[in-house]
Amino acid sequence: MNIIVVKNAEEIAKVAYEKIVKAFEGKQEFTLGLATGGSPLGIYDLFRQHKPNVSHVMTVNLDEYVGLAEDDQTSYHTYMAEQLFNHLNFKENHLPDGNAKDLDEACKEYEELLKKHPVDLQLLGLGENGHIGFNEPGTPFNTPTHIVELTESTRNANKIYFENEEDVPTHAVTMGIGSILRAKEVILIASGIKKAEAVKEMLHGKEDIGCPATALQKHSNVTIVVDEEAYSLCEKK
Ligand SMILES: N[C@@H]1[C@@H](O)[C@H](O)[C@@H](COP(=O)(O)O)O[C@@H]1O
Repeated sequence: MNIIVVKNAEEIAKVAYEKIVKAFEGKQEFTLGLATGGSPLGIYDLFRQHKPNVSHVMTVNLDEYVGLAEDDQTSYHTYMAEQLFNHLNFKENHLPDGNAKDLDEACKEYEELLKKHPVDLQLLGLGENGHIGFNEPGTPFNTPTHIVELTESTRNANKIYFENEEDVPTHAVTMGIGSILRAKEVILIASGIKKAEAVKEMLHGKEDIGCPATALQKHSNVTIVVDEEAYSLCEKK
């Protein structure tokens, strides 16, 4: 794994943004895997500022909550529209359908889409418990897109985005770890002391389903961009 340690979240965004744009610039077509949460906000801000040409770029998002209407203020559909899709002319934008009548069928369809359009570069955040997408600890590394029950830790970390704690959905649809590992290139970003344990485990822990991010250890093209706080437990390894 290629590890880049920078000063703070702003620097992470700059480094990651430049790597992403460089990857799709000049290509005929490109499939870009996107993430939500707090971590990518700086990257999406740079997209809005610089407005790179993305007319050949199709995007696929990692995950979506189950049971929220697409236009719900707290859905990832709304997050992505507000942060990115309303501001740039991508070729196509796709997110998992967390509101489908038949969720299993929707997962299968999303996995088919990913197979038809292999992800060239996947952007990932990192959960405090080491989750990637919404793949919680214990998820086998070969899983396709599937429905997950969110852990207390994840619901707790995400409650800041909801008015009431009870409003945080209990389930989500997520690309599986197997889906994520098929991406040709992965960039994972993590900032702040809250991520330090997970970063240490991801980089130095044994490859184990107890920490989903350790699945990345066997991927051949991964760049981890972290700030000093998130990396702080690694130096004392
Ligand atoms: N489902 C999302 C992930 O896609 C995200 O990468 C991660 C980290 O979130 P944040 O960047 O807000 O710390 O947890 C959330 O639960």
